[in-house]
This record gives sequence, structure tokens and C-alpha cells, in this order.
Amino acid sequence: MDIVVFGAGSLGSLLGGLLARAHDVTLVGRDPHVSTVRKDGLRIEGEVEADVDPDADTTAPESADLVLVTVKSYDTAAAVEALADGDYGAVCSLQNGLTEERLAELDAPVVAGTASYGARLRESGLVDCTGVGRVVVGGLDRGPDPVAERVGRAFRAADVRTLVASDMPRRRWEKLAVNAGINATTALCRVENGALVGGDPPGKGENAPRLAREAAHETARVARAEGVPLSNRQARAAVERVASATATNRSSMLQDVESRSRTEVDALNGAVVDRAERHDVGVPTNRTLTRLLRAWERGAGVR
Ligand SMILES: NC(=O)C1=CN([C@@H]2O[C@H](COP(=O)(O)OP(=O)(O)OC[C@H]3O[C@@H](n4cnc5c(N)ncnc54)[C@H](OP(=O)(O)O)[C@@H]3O)[C@@H](O)[C@H]2O)C=CC1
Ligand SMILES: CC(C)(CO)C(=O)C(=O)O
Repeated sequence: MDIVVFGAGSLGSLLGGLLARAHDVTLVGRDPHVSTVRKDGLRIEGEVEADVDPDADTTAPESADLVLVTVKSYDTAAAVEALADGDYGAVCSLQNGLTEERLAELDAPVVAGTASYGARLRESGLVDCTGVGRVVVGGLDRGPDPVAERVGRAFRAADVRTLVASDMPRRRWEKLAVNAGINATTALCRVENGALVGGDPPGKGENAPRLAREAAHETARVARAEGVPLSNRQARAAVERVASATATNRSSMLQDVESRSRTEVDALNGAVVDRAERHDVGVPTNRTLTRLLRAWERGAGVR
């Protein structure tokens, strides 16, 4: 397959690099990473090791069988603009947050996707795989999707752990509940993910878990208003499962705050608030978390 990875930062370089073991891949990113990859190839270190030689450019090729979008969620509109005139067989987002609606503006079938691989671009031409997770792809609606099946086969051919799911709407909302619960809370409280599990000792340290739980419950309520069957109990269990499994992680939003960078709050808690308004569902916790993060971004001069 001819695959374009639009947004060759951490995740895009890792997955694009892994895909280059079986496909013709073009990484679209920034210099000096792009020129280093062109000259010396891309090295993957950490939990997976590989030396690969994908093509790389600062603008997207005009055609491809598949475009994977891996820019930060707030760059999705710019990505859509950059891809607008291309001829692409399918487009698939592996970003966090609800971004697929924007991609639907492109003249190509949209495949929904999530990634739980961990990636960090250490330097130009070198990406660390910090965790072998899984890519999940599927149709935007419930049921089998032949385009998603083709995309899934392409990932598997390159030995990327992949699931093709027929219940992506529920999975996307469950992941949104996890990110809405964990990311903003850990970023504002400056705690690792594990601080959101339980409340130990009893009576103390319960505020952060409660915030995360309420944000997840509200997300599930909005999901149900959208016709997606996600119970409060499932959303809360997902937050606790992921927070326990990643207890020593500093969430991506906490890392953004620590490095004084823009966060993805608009596509996470902000997206919950936007959808809630369409259905007249109250989401006070997500609204407050969103306002606090946006206020922090404004104060830090990154918005
Ligand atoms: N890193 C990870 O382990 C995981 C990340 N994700 C999700 O994946 C998405 C990407 O995250 P991550 O890889 O960490 O982010 P990065 O910032 O590392 O990567 C995005 C890259 O895209 C580049 N970019 C943005 N716009 C353009 C453009 N118009 N043309 C060319 N390049 C562009 C950025 O450059 P610049 O910064 O100069 O704009 C940056 O290098 C996020 O939604 C994140 O939540 C999901 C799972 C795991
Ligand atoms: C799953 C989780 C919460 C892991 O930290 C994540 O996706 C993130 O940090 O963005």
C-alpha cells in the first residue's frame, strides 16, 4: 500500500516507521526531522527496534491509498486544508479526541481509529517506542466496514498489533471518557495517573478520583444522548482500568502543561461540552475542566 502519515511527530513517526517494514510510506512532518529521515533513514528504539527507510516530505503527496492523520487534534483543520485537493483511497485518524467529523470534509472514506502505542520523538530521525499497545480501526458507524478491514490488514502485514472493530462508536466514546477523566484531572492536579484510582487513605486524596469519575460519567451520558450505548459504570471502569495500568504515567496533558505547550482539551473535555449542548445534557465537570485548561493556556501564552 501507498501510505501517507500526516504529522510525523512521535506517534506518526513510530507507526509510519513500523508500517514502512511492509509498505511504501511517506512521512509528512517538519524539518530537521524530515531531512534527517530522507538522508539517514528512521531508527526506532525501545520496546520495538527497527531501522527503516520511508520517504519524507514537508508537504503531502497528491495521492495515496491511505492517509493516517497523526497531528495534534488542534491541527486537524490545517491538516484537512493541506489534504483537500489530494486523491486518497481512505483517511484514518489515530489522534486522541473526536476529530473524525473534520476529516469527513475530505473527499475520501473516513476510518475511525485509536492507538495505544506509546511514542516519543527523541531527536530528528530517532523515535522511541515507549509501549507496545494496539491500533483499533473500524467504521464510523456500527457494523463491519470493508475499508477499515483493508486498513487493518495493512497494519497487520507490518506486524503492528491491530484490531478491526465493528463497534467503533462505543470504543471511541469509551476512550473519550478515559481521556476526559484522566488527562484534564491529572494536568490540573499535577498528579500521575495512579492518583485517580481509589482514594487512599480513606477520606483523603479522594478529590482527584471523584473529578475523573464525574467527567467520565458525564461523557457516558452524552454518548447515550448520541445513541451510543456506554453506561456510566463502563466509563468509570475504563478510567479505573487505564489509570491502574498506567499508574506511573504522566498523562500527555500533564506533560503539555509541564512543558507549557497547548493541550488537546478542546478535542477532549471541550468536545464533550459541545456535544452535550446539542442534546441539552448538563456536563458541569467537563465545562469547568475545559474552562480551567483554556484559562491556563491563555495565561501561559500558548492559546
Ligand atoms: N505520542 C503518543 O504516544 C500518542 C499520541 N496519541 C495522539 O496522537 C496525536 C499526535 O500526538 P504526538 O505524536 O504525541 O504529537 P507530536 O506533536 O509529537 O506530533 C505531531 C507532529 O505533526 C506535525 N505537524 C502539525 N501540523 C503539520 C503540518 N501542517 N504539516 C506537517 N507537519 C505537521 C507537528 O509539528 P509542529 O509541532 O512543528 O507543529 C508534530 O511534529 C495526538 O492526538 C495524541 O493525543 C495517541 C496515542 C499515543
Ligand atoms: C491513556 C492515557 C491517559 C495514558 O496516559 C493517554 O492517552 C494520555 O496520556 O493521553
